[in-house]
Amino acid sequence: MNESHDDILQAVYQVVQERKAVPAENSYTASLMAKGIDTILKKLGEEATELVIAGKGGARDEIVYETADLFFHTLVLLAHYDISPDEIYAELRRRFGISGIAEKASRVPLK
Ligand SMILES: N=c1c2ncn([C@@H]3O[C@H](COP(=O)(O)OP(=O)(O)OP(=O)(O)O)[C@@H](O)[C@H]3O)c2ncn1[C@@H]1O[C@H](COP(=O)(O)O)[C@@H](O)[C@H]1O
Repeated sequence: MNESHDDILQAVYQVVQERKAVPAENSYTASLMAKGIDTILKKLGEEATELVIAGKGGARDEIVYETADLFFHTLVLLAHYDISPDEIYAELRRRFGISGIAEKASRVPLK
């Protein structure tokens, strides 16, 4: 993966973590995080649905825009649980080159 892609996700994640630690006035992130996990999950579900609708519509600019919204709200979920994007990259790297069928067969059920 191009490292610059990692960097912007990591940079936004750092800002989200800062907003969580020190809520700023007029911060969308701070206000969303202060509402708690149920509101974060509701918003994440809405953003996923908006991407599905954009995907159905097929307009490239809308798909890009909605994917960015979904990525951002996913970072908010990760920050809520203090999960760094590095852990997601590591999981993707672990899977890299393994066929999806073989990877699924090797999965150990999560708790
Ligand atoms: N990347 C984002 C980002 N992407 C999307 N959003 C916000 O996510 C919201 C998306 O919700 P919707 O489109 O559904 O809009 P809405 O209906 O008004 O939202 P709701 O009222 O339903 O919550 C909008 O308010 C967007 O501005 C983001 N808000 C913040 N960031 C990043 O977080 C940083 C800190 O932001 P603040 O904490 O707001 O300063 C920013 O500099 C950015 O880097």
